[in-house]
Amino acid sequence: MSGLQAGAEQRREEPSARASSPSRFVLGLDVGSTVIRCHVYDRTARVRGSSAQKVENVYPQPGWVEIDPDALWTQFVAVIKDAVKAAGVQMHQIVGLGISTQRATFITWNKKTGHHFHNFISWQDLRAAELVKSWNNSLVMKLLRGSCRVLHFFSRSKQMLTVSRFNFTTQHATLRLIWILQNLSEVRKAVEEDNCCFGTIDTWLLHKLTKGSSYATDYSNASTTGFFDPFGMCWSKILANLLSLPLSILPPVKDTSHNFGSVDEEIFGVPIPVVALVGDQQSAMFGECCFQTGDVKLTMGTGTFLDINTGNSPQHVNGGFYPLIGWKIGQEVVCLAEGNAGDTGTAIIWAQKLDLFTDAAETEKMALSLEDSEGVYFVPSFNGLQAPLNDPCACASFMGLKHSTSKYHLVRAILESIAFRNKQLYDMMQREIQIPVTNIRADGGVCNNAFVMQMTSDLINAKIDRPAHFDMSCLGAATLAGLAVGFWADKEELQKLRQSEMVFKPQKKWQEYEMNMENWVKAVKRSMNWYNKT
Ligand SMILES: Nc1ncnc2c1ncn2[C@@H]1O[C@H](COP(=O)(O)OP(=O)(O)O)[C@@H](O)[C@H]1O
Ligand SMILES: O=P(O)(O)OC[C@H](O)CO
Repeated sequence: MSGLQAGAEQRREEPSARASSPSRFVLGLDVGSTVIRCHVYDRTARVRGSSAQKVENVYPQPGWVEIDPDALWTQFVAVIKDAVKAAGVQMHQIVGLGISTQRATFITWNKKTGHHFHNFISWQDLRAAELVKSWNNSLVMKLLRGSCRVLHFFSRSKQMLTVSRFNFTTQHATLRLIWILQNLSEVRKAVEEDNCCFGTIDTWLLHKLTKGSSYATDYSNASTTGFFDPFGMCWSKILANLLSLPLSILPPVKDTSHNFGSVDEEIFGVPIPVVALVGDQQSAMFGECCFQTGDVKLTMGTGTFLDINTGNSPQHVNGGFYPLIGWKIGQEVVCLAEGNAGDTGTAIIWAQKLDLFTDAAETEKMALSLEDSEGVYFVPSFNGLQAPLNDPCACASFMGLKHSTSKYHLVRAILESIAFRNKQLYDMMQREIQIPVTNIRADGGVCNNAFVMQMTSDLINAKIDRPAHFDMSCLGAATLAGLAVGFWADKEELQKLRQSEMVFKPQKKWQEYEMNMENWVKAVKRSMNWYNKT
């Protein structure tokens, strides 16, 4: 979906493909940070019609990232109608809707009126950076960590070990919500009066789709908020007590593939069942058929997300990779460990806005037209640096600029930085998660870029499979929805439908990049702590 400029894009598949189609379809939605898209899938998991619109983030102050909920709702409804139209089918032929969403982006609304109190506060928003720092260094956190260390010593409980190493981040919804409570008296009052609903995008869309009759989230979304205890599979009482937040403002948590309620008939003319809510990374994992322990997926979209299937129990936190629920379907619970980098596509879009190129697809050729970046390094940190460095105060920067530096060097340095971050995350995963890696599958807009894919494969010295269809979050949501309504029988059937487009194999030894990577790490370190006020 690169180069999506204006409001919308619609795609229609070849008529020959439709001729033999069965007459029922499922919809897979992906509400990303950059793009909101909908695909109409048939029983062979082929896309019959699509629609996409660019998400307009709002930046009220440096470091703040919001989304206007009314604008998002209008776009959400529009992409569904446009995709169904593009597929040349009728709404009554849609048997289920699966919605994958960017995670930990939240909103609060008035329980009685349904009106929101503020815009969505994005997972990329840094307004809670100071709160994060002070909470992480607070005496109460030190005491909590210390007592859990002792409890872990005696009990060997993974949960205690995790709490003993717990740190807040700005990506968690927790301290961004505390910021809202400290700064918006209306929300504080509503919480006191038990009149406040908290919701991530999935919950709020469900609320809108069902005109307020359903209020829920799923395990995958809940586990990414920072409020959830993946060991107890419930909202964390420890955190609620610590932050003095009533658990009553959080929605009930349901299975990922499950009947969440039907869309109010007024919206699409028919009551389509909402049968999957899922976090976008977990959805991509499901769409990639990473069903086995050790399966890994690398999503390069707005940010980079590296996830490994850790089986049916959560991993304890080791500092970088955090435990998540992948999905819960009936008795089956699949857990993941995830590491991420906040700026991937954001760096591409920024460079595009500067007119370094007109279409993201050009960047691959630009990078390949040079031998190297001539000692120019880019630090992708518009939203701070995540693990292993964990510095919300780091700045984005170019280092090593020379008179001879051209826009080609800048673009190559940006792409190289994405591959270097992938290597950093992969190494951290191998250090922290003691599970042998089986398959590695890539997706997300930036995986269109063969330069980044090849360099990543070289750096991690492993094969990376790129699927024929990259919009894995949509596919995952659609297949989870399809399982709930019997459109597909089981995961074995889904595995047979998966199509690989290309496998990138290591072509160079990673040592050939060693010096460059060391210089890049040096540039990263020099960009750290830049915005520190103290
Ligand atoms: N060929 C390409 N090379 C580099 N980046 C690309 C390419 N094609 C798309 N992108 C980037 O992919 C990003 C969008 O990825 P996507 O997975 O759709 O995002 P999200 O799901 O986070 O909204 C955009 O930043 C876009 O510039
Ligand atoms: O918007 P994306 O697709 O990069 O995903 C964002 C993540 O879900 C944030 O946790």
